[in-house]
Amino acid sequence: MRLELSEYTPIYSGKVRELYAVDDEHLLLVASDRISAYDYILDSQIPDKGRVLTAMSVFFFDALGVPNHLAGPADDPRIPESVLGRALITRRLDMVQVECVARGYLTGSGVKEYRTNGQVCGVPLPAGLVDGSRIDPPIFTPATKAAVGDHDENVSFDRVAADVGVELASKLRDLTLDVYGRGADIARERGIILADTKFEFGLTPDGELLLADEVLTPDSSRYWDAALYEPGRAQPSFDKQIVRDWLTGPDSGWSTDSDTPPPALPDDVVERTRARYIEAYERISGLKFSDWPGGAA
Ligand SMILES: C[C@H](c1ccccc1)n1cc(-c2ncnc(N)c2C#N)cn1
Repeated sequence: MRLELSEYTPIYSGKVRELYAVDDEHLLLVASDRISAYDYILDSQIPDKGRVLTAMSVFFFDALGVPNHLAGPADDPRIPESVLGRALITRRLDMVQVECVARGYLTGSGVKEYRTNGQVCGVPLPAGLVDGSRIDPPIFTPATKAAVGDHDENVSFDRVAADVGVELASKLRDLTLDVYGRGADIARERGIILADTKFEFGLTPDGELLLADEVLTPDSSRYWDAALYEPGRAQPSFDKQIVRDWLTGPDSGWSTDSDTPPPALPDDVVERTRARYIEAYERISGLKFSDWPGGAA
């Protein structure tokens, strides 16, 4: 008999995810159906978004074979029925306070920094790059964890080494670039560009470094459709562009200049966005989302 979610102690609530204590050594990591856009958490939820992103993390944990924090299967008996398919049992780790970012393409905060000094996080890049240019080989561009509501601050490798020691900083960099590179190769072979990603790592009591949190999902990475890729402009988001276009289009009555929160999304925008998440998962994994736990009975 599965416990109710209310029987677990909540320990962290993020923008779109929650963390609960299962016991002294295990956590329950829950992904919601909430979606963010333009730094707002939208009132409208995307049905099955939490299940799809959980399925993506599990696919990549399995496919990439990196020591990680998973402590049970997607249908682990400790997972409450109400969150089955969008929650995972994990080992409780001592989290490394570094946002481990890998960039295979120049965009976002990276392109802003590049335009000021030709570098990103202290890594010099070739001249003449534009928004969306490929960075090959990918670079490690760490950030410090921001307070709730703030954006992370890009920092140099040397700053990470000063904070956590050069040995651990080197392991974080090498693992980040290895896992991103192999994950991005898998996605690219299936027509999806993972432009960049953010990993979190944690340490076990005996000092083993494990990959934690979510892995290579559209919430922790930029997903682009390779068929639409065109350097020199902001690339459309594979998963969020439908929402972004509606919110900034003529029908929403809203704009990014508005000082009010975005309005609710029309049903067709919600449904098309749900379909995009499922499409990304099925194309990358080669698996059927209908086989993933927690679907409508
Ligand atoms: C940022 C992220 C988060 C996830 C879900 C909801 C809100 C935040 N988070 C993950 C841990 C964490 N702590 C100890 N052991 C772990 N295995 C993990 C993981 N993953 C702490 N924070």
